[in-house]
Amino acid sequence: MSHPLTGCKRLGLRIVPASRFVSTSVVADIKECSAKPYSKVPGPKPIPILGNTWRVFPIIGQYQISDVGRISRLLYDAYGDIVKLSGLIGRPDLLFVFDADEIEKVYRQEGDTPYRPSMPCLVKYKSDIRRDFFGRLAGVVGVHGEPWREFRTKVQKPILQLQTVKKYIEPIENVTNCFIDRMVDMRDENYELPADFDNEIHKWSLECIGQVALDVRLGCLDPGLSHDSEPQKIIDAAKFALRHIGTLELKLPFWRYFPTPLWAKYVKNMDFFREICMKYIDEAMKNLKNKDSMQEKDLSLIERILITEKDPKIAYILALDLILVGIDTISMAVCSILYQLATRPAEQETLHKELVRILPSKDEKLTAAKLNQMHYLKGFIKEVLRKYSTVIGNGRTLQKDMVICGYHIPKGVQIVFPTLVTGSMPEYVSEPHLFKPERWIKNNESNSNSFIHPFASLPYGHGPRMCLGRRFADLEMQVMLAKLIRSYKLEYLHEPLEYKVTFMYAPEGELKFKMTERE
Ligand code: HEM
Repeated sequence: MSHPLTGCKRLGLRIVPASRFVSTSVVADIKECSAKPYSKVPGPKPIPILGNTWRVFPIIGQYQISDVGRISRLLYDAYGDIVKLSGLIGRPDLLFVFDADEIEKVYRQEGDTPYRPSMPCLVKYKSDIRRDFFGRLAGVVGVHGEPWREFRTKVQKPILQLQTVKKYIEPIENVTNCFIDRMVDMRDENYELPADFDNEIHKWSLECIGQVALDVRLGCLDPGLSHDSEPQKIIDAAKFALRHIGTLELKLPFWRYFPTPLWAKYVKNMDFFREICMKYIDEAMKNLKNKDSMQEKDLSLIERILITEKDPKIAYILALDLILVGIDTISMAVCSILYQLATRPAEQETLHKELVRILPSKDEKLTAAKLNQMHYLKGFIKEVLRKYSTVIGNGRTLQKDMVICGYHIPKGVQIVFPTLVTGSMPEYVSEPHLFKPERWIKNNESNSNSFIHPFASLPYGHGPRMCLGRRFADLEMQVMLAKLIRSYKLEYLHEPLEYKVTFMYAPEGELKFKMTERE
């Protein structure tokens, strides 16, 4: 059948120009018809048998997994707004899109069940290896379609509700105060923090998530925690789960065909996680049964879920997902934010002044109203996430054919939104090379000519599948900065660190910050 107005070739007739009377669906059809074929999308050419996977192989390949951030920049410089990486072993093509308008278009057409193509190894673990445990409603991470929507609908309200999040200001402030006391004790004779300070930040973030996802204080901040203690094992397991994804998915994807030693370790690691979550959620259930008052406003996040969902499995699986993706993301974001603060004394002073104004005494307790006034602090966090995007990009698997950047892109292709690159493109962000927390502050006088495309820097993604932990992530980062910078000055007196991708994008090396008490 041909299209009656366009006469489009693909639909069977010759193409005629669109007029202003033509409906938008017809205009879309015309674009579709005049679109260039998928085969013409530019990109590095695959070679026979090894495709493009060889490019991330050791020695012969030109790219390191840790260089993924740099690779996306190189792809943009070499090929432009849209780049295809095809011929990857065991996975669909990757299509990098660097045009923020087109990114917006993809997000806006994603429908009710967006498909984020991350972590096929987790998909295999949940849907195949431990299918008996997970069943149909296997959580949100690595789950798609209706089962994802059903699970997300069950848990989304309590997690994103401001009222629930506000209840956690005090517990997270308490954890953070303990952590800052530990930082003071950890300093050496030069007032510097230890070389493995990033592991200490992981302990703080696990302690925070323990409060949110498991309803317990895990004891991660106890001094003298041994390497084989439960909290340290959880941290190691969380790092392992995320940091081997790049290798499992891009470099050594052979587990798809037979169980490799790395894959066996991955499964063991995930089993450990599951057991930990079940242990603590069972305890939370027992506590809930013993509670006299059941007023909704007094319930914790987990209690809210346990009360509405009689099956504790929903709570086990939610806790697993939150811990799995929540520990390393927030820890690496905090490492990056503290490094930026320590190396930007002028901005740190501005932040300190704001904090002194809002918290006149050092031990003043935080409240939602006080956090709301911390505009510079929030701008600083957003600016770090723009310029040094901790999660370097996001993605969607197309669920229907689309025209992107003038090319016809078939259903099933994996689109990559390289936030790390788009967040610093002069087309979308004014003076992108400058570090300006003020650019995020509404009505700030220095912003008169400033602009930022709303889809250029999206640290938490967008739409119905957006980060489920974002309100807690924001709260944890805000509390950490407010408490630390109100009372201490942070410096970094060593050679500058380079940013690398482990799974997150963060400064690599020893974070030996110098920490001195302020007057
Ligand atoms: C600065 C810290 C963080 C950043 C930058 C971040 C970023 C992201 C991004 C980009 C996504 C994908 C969203 C999309 O597809 O549109 C995501 C998903 C997710 N995040 Fe976060 N995240 C952070 C912290 C956290 C924390 C602390 C938690 C848990 C407490 C968490 C839980 C999740 C979950 C469960 C998903 C999957 C949502 C779904 O697929 O339905 N995140 N995050």
